[in-house]
Amino acid sequence: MTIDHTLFDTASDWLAHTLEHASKDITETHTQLADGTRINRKALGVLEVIPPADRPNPNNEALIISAGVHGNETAPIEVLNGLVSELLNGEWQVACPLLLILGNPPAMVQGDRFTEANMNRLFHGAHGKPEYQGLPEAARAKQLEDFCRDFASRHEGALNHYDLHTAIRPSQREKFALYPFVEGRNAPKDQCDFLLEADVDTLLLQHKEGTTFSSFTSSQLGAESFTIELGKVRPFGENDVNRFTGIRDALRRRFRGQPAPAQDSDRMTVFKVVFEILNTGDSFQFHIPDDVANFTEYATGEVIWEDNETSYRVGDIPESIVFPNRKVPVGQRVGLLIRPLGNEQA
Ligand SMILES: O=C(O)CCC(=O)N[C@@H](CCC(=O)O)C(=O)O
Ligand SMILES: [Zn+2]
Repeated sequence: MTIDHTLFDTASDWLAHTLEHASKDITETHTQLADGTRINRKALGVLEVIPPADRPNPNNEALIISAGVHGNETAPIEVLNGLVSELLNGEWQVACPLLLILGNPPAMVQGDRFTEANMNRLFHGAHGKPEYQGLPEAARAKQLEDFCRDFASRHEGALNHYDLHTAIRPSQREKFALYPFVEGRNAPKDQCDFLLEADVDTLLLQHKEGTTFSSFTSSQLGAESFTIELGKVRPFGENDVNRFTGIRDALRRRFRGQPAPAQDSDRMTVFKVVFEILNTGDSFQFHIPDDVANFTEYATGEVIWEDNETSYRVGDIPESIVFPNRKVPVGQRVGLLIRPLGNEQA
C-alpha cells in the first residue's frame, strides 16, 4: 500500500500512528489524495475527510464515525482503520464529508477501558465538572466536542454519528444499538435500515438524555446518532474480522455515497430502557452476578438492587439487564433495565 507520510510519519497506517504518538501533542496536518480528496489530521486520532467540491454527495450527508472511546474495544477501531487504509490506497472514492475519530489513544495503548475516567460519561459538557478537572479524558472529550461542533457547522447535509463499541459481557443479542433520548424524536426508518445492513438487529431506546458521546451529538448538534455495540471486548489482533463485515461494508457503502439496499424492517427488535441503575453509595447492593450476559431476563418480583432506602423489584412485566457492571464510581451507571417496546401496560 502507498501511504502519504505527511499524514502518518513513518507509521504503517492511522492506527499505528495513533498508538505510537498516544502521549504526544501533534500538530494539524493537511494532505490531498490524487483524486482531490482533502484529508486533515486535526489531532491525534482525528481525521477530517473532504471530497472535492464538485463531487456529488448523493445521500446528502456528513458522517461522524468514532471508535475507541473505550480503549479496550478494539474491533471497531480495526474496522475504521481498515476503511481509512482502503481510502488512502485509492480503492474507492469518498462522496461525503467524514469526521473519523479514535477516541482515547492512551487507553488504547494500555488496553484499558479508560486511564483516569470513563470518557463516555464526560460528554454533553460533563467534562467541565470540578471533579474531572485536569483529567486527560475530560480534555479529550472537550476537544472531540469542539471538533464535532466545528465539523457540523462547516458541512451541509444530514449529520449522522455512529459511535462504535464492543461490550464487556457476553450478550444474548450480539449486536445492538442505543438511540439517545431527545424529546419527541423517534428512530427514523432509514437509520434502522442502516443498522440492519450492518447486521445490528436490536435497538434500545434511551429514556433520558445522558453524557455519552452519541447523546451529545444528538442533543447538541441535531445529529441522528447511535451508540453501536458490535460484539465483545478483545485485545488488538484477537478479533474475528468475519464478525464485523456487516458494519465495515455498510460504512464503506455510506462513505461512497451508494444507495441503501432494501431491508425487511420487521427484523428489528426494539426495547426501551425503563430504569437506569446507579451506584447509590455505601449501602448499594447489586444482585446480578458478575458473569451474566446482556439481555438476561428477570421475572416479576425479583430484587435487582437495593440500598438502605430502596429495594428495586421487577414490575408486572419481566425486565432484562444490559451492561451490568458493579465496579463503577458512586453516581455512575451499574446497568440498564429494559423491556420490549409494546409492553406498555405496567
Ligand atoms: O459492556 C459494557 O458494560 C459497556 C459497553 C459500552 O461501553 N457501552 C456504552 C454505551 C453507551 C450508551 O449508553 O449509549 C457505554 O457504557 O458507554
Ligand atoms: Zn464502550
